[in-house]
Amino acid sequence: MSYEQEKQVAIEAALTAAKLCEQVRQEQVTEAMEKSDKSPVTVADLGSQAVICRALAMAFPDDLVVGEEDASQLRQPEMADQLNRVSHYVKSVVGDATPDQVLDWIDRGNSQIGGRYWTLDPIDGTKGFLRQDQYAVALALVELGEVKLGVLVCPALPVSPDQPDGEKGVLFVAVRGQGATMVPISGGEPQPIQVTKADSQEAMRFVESVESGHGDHSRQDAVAKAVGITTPSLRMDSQAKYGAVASGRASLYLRLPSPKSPDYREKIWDHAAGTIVVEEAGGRVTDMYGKALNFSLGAKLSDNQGVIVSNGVIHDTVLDALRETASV
Ligand SMILES: Nc1ncnc2c1ncn2[C@@H]1O[C@H](COP(=O)(O)OS(=O)(=O)O)[C@@H](OP(=O)(O)O)[C@H]1O
Ligand SMILES: [Mg+2]
Ligand SMILES: [Mg+2]
Ligand SMILES: [Mg+2]
Repeated sequence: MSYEQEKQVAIEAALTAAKLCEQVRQEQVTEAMEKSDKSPVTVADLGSQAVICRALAMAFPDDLVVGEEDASQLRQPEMADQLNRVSHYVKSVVGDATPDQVLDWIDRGNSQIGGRYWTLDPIDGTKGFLRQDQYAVALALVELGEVKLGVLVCPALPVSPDQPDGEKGVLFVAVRGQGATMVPISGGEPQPIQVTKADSQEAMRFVESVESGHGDHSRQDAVAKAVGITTPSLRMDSQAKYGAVASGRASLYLRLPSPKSPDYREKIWDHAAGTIVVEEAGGRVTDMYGKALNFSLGAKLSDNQGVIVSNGVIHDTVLDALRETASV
């Protein structure tokens, strides 16, 4: 299957959602609500999920969508102001939309997984978004447990790694068997991307999360050293880290369970789109024990712990180092 229609719909929806996110960021950056797990959610997360679920519902009305957010908090009467704000931003990018429609679109993203399903992180890296740092809109299509299509919009990622203060905004797209591409959000011809070769300068760089609670930075440092990486890590929020490995800006992304939450299981929407972008760019993605990520069990990667993303060449060396590096 070529997935051409799925690809076009997903790209258009994710770019529209990213436009909404950037509008919110420019106008009211510090506003965040708290979810029941104490993590932040903003009107942009909710608006982005509404916009993407709306587009998927129009193009693929029977498809399941497993998204991060839900509208239960927003349905409370005391949240009317927030709902109006979300609706305002949704309207600004898709035209007419009532608050009730917005609520329903958001909740279209609350399916259970199935044989064919989409998984959506409307803003991956919400903390990064709030910090004016990296974030991504991440959308993937999964069939029979295999990720078939991934779209990652990274509005704050420099188009050229050599010009960190230059133009920002990169779109990564991958379709199974068709390779991965990158293009500036502003437009242009998508360019095929490839992971680094083992002997390049970038091969000596690794990426990891910003938040200390989302990884084990001291063990990650030790593993990186053990595989010969001496340069300090590049800390980056969101699945932009997958984009960095896929486009050769780094050769390794380490995400080991944080000592603060050793039993944490990763969510499918935090990894599906990034995984296919890296694999189609020639890289490899496994958990910390070398097992493939299993996207067929539910919203959580309940069979996996930690995530290791590499250019492929160094992957087995990293897994060996992990076996030999005790938690410190
Ligand atoms: N304990 C723990 N361990 C690992 N991961 C966790 C944990 N808690 C939360 N999350 C998820 O981390 C997502 C953001 O990850 P990042 O790598 O972007 O983190 S960071 O902001 O760079 O630190 C974040 O995604 P968003 O909520 O979409 O931002 C969470 O789903
Ligand atoms: Mg979140
Ligand atoms: Mg996320
Ligand atoms: Mg999110």
